[in-house]
Amino acid sequence: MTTHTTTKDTAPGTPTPGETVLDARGVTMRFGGLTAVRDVDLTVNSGEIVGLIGPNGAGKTTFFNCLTGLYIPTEGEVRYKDRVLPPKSFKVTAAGIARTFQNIRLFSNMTVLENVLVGRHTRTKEGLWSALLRGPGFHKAEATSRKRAMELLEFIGLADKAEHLSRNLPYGEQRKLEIARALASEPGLLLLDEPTAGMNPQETRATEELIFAIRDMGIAILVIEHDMRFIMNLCDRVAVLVQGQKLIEGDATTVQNDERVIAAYLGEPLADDPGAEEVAEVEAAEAAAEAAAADTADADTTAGTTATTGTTTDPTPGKDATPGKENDR
Ligand SMILES: Nc1ncnc2c1ncn2[C@@H]1O[C@H](COP(=O)(O)OP(=O)(O)OP(=O)(O)O)[C@@H](O)[C@H]1O
Repeated sequence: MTTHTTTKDTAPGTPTPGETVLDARGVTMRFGGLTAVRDVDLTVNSGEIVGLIGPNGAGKTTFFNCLTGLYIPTEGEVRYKDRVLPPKSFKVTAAGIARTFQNIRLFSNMTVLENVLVGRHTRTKEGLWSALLRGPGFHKAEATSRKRAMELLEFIGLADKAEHLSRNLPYGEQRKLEIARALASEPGLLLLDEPTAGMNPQETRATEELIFAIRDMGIAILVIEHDMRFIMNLCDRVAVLVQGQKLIEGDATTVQNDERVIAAYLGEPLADDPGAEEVAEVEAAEAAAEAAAADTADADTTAGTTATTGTTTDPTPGKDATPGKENDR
């Protein structure tokens, strides 16, 4: 594999970060009564790797689907390099956005090379008649496509398996092949939906290197991932979705230290969550009840102890008496 870059620093020759490649504004997606994505703004600039994280069901994949034309957002606008994207996935791919999916979607009975060639169809100008008649134009285009596809397989380290059926590849290599197929459409922006799902640590590390190398080719990247270590090491910027809304966006340190993000991952309600007031009331009532019970217990203990008070042990077997220990997670 020709992927040597392992840092966040951009390689020489990479476009200067700054040019906005993706500009999503006010994207909202409703499914009947459920608002899966609510008024989300997000930009990705050239030379950047941006992460999109959030708990299960936060709306990450739905947002991706809005960016790639699989869903037509209920509200909002998505621009790629200043052009409003048409709401059709093949047109979005032709415009310059490629993606991979959470679940592998390869053509399992096709070879590795054929899978990459499928990804090139948006870049070949040869039409149906040319393909059927197999004229000189077709042969030339086919040769160019095969050459490019082999270069991509070389890049991801699968050139020696070009003629293997894709279903016979190990899981980690199938994921790489998906990325090669996405790259075959020559995108300016690559969207990766959980690229390391199900991978072992070595495969995850190799994927990290591969993504840095893709960034160094001049392709901006937006990546969804649950593996926090991977995402924090990889990304220049991270946006956090919670209940369909963007909670915060910033560099890895800012996001990791934000208490709202920690709370969201631990399943605690947001401050402006509609049910927050009710939950706060219940918690206050529980705390008051616990305090009252503790007072009663203290009174009982005081009544029943001698001059050695203060060394009494908790009568519950195995219970740790260290204050606050019970609430540690
Ligand atoms: N086509 C659909 N029709 C109805 N509801 C949907 C549809 N797609 C997604 N949803 C709902 O939208 C919400 C967001 O789902 P989504 O898959 O986007 O979340 P996610 O952040 O990608 O989750 P995960 O990390 O588990 O993949 C969920 O409540 C989901 O059930």
